Amino acid sequence: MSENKGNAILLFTCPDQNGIVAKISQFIYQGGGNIIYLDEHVNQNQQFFSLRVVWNMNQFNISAKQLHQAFEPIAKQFQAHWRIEFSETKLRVAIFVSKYDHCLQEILWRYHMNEYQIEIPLIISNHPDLQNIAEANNIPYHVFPISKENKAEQEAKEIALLRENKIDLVVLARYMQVLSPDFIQAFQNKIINIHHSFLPGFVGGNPYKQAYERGVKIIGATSHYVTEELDEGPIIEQDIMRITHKDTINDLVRKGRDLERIVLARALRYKAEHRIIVDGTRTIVFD
Ligand SMILES: Nc1nc2c(c(=O)[nH]1)N[C@@H](CN(C=O)c1ccc(C(=O)N[C@@H](CCC(=O)O)C(=O)O)cc1)CN2
Repeated sequence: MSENKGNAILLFTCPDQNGIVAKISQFIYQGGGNIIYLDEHVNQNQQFFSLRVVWNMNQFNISAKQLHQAFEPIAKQFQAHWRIEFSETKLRVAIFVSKYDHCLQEILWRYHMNEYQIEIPLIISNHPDLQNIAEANNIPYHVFPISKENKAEQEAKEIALLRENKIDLVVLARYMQVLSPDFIQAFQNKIINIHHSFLPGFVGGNPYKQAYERGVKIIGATSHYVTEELDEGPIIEQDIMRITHKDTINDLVRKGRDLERIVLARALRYKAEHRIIVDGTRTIVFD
């Protein structure tokens, strides 16, 4: 009996055709696996099929190490893009912050509540302000002040530190610096951000002032993958709340904090549970 424990999660995309689910289910069934979750989506425009299937590995007769090789022929048959993750493997997450602590505190609280199958080896910031929170949570805190003159040099040090710590995911928890293309390329689809507006409205560093001056009646928050284009990455999660003419900018900032915390917390859960497929400029979130 193999040492397999926990679940395997397959994320699979390919040109749509008959027999995909049957073939994959047969592979899992013949391996002795018990499917506990399966969801699929067909992108009607591009005729692209996407699938998330989860099966329990306890009785599965192919080891985690051999699984990729064993599944490869099926993936090749369907010209698929795919990856297999394991629920027992914790996602290694680095949190980037500036001076606002609300999103950081939310993640740390849920982390200590074991809401996520993650590890947080380090926190990185461009300011020393939140060092006390990191120390209170026994997490190393690294400060890299950023200016136009030193951004490339500082980011190179940050990338080296992230690689040294085998980081799988970078979470920008109100990190108020624009990351360079080199940084984005070093962590393709491995950086998520919380933007404090209902995108595509009010991109940039000061959306609440923009929202107030525009006189909107609804504000929101958006978590998205980070791309070179500011606030343009594929959206993972959004939420909104109604406001009125009585709300000052400070009221919008206060009310918006709650939205930012909950939206980023949900997006991180979707990442940690391997529920997201990036489909061009969009995402498929299997919830
Ligand atoms: N390459 C990207 N980097 C970042 C993104 C992104 O989408 N792509 N999102 C931001 C977060 N953010 C909005 O959500 C944001 C942060 C900062 C700014 C900004 O204009 N910053 C100024 C400096 C401000 C300061 O020093 O306080 C700047 O970088 O020149 C806009 C949007 C995180 N990074």
